[in-house]
Amino acid sequence: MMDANKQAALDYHAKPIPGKLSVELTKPTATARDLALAYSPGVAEPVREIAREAENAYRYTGKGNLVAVISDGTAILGLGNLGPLASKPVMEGKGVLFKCFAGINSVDIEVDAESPQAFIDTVARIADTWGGINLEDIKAPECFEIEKALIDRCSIPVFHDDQHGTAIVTAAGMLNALDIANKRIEDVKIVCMGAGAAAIACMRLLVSCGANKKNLVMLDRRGVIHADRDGINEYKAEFARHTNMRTLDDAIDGADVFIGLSGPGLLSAEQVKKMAADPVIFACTNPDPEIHPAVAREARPDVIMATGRSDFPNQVNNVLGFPFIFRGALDVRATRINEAMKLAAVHALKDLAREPVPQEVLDAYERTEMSFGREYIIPTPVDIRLLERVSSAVAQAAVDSGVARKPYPAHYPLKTVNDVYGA
Ligand SMILES: NC(=O)C1=CN([C@@H]2O[C@H](COP(=O)(O)OP(=O)(O)OC[C@H]3O[C@@H](n4cnc5c(N)ncnc54)[C@H](OP(=O)(O)O)[C@@H]3O)[C@@H](O)[C@H]2O)C=CC1
Ligand SMILES: CC(=O)C(=O)O
Ligand SMILES: [Mg+2]
Repeated sequence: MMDANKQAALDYHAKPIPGKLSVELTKPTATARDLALAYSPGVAEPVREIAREAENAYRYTGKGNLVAVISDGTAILGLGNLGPLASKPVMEGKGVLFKCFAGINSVDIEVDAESPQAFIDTVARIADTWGGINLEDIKAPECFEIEKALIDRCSIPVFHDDQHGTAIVTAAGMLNALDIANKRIEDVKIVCMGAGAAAIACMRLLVSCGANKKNLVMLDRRGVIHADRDGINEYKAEFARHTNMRTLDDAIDGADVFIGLSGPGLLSAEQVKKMAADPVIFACTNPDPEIHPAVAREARPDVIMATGRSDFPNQVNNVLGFPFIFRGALDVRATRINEAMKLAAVHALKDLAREPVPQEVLDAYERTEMSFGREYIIPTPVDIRLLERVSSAVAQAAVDSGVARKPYPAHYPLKTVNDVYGA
């Protein structure tokens, strides 16, 4: 980031008060009577009701619209393992996005855990009082064990955003990008740089959407993950190929698609030049992508390019997923976020990109024109229609797949975040 922008980012976080989130009151507190209702003696009544029947927590507390954003700080964006405290700005940031895009209250919790089991036990012990748990920036392979254990132990949705949020948005953007390139997902050669939380989940979902594993090459810090390599974990082994390719140079030759979920600056202009016609490059590492869009475009004017950032066209970022996926899941009181709900979100996102773009979005991006095509393969996060389309699709899929504990909401479709509590 340029120095002026660095300072602007620091000032944004520091001023006028530190941080990005605050707590608001939903009930009057001005009088002695208000306090007698809010606290002692009044608060004892909902306590008794919840002790009698746990479901009453949804009626008398904020549980039903409350998501915990929980991290151990082991994979903060693409910055690496910088610890729980340093992850706090990102976790507060996720809370901002939950609130402004989906009207969901969220609190960030950063856990200093000595082991995955300690993290699991900590989260499992607090899970019951939340509507859902969004796990964030936990590195692979530990994240897989952690998420699975917590899904098994918790009765509320537990969702590792870097895995599934990223995969959902990547799949939606990829289906559209390939359509524009006039290619079929079943046929394309895919190179995935990175073999961690986001990469493994993205490749799994692309395979569910039709990609052929035999056309897919995954790389980590040691190069291509191939069948003769020793010491690869079970998650990487899922994508090990029988191949002579060993490096990104080998793999990128003739590739249709590059997906970067790894580290900054790992893809060169020379490598982009070796890709097939109309190459699709999703350089999704944050904050600095695998290749700068201008460099990729100069190397290949026919590129369809996306990054994880807000300041370039085609932001392939889980912000397009997690707020609306949790909205839909919370509103039908889903016990989990299953594959049907994830696929419903993919298609809702993909389809919305093909509709005309509202004036508010053009204004927010200071553009006079945006329409489905190379520079617009996926909706932008400020598009209010995401709330309606993605949340509705997810809620419906939860009901249809039998994980909803409430019917499809009578107050859907949602038009604004002011509507989330219904009439
Ligand atoms: N745009 C978006 O919405 C999202 C983007 N991301 C980005 O994806 C990246 C990975 O995040 P996440 O999966 O959570 O992290 P993980 O720690 O789980 O995985 C990181 C992966 O990147 C690989 N990697 C790192 N540096 C290099 C390198 N120099 N060469 C090759 N491979 C490398 C690691 O290899 P190894 O296994 O050998 O250590 C590992 O497989 C981050 O940059 C993050 O910002 C993540 C989520 C969402
Ligand atoms: C966007 C995001 O979650 C990440 O880069 O980790
Ligand atoms: Mg993340």
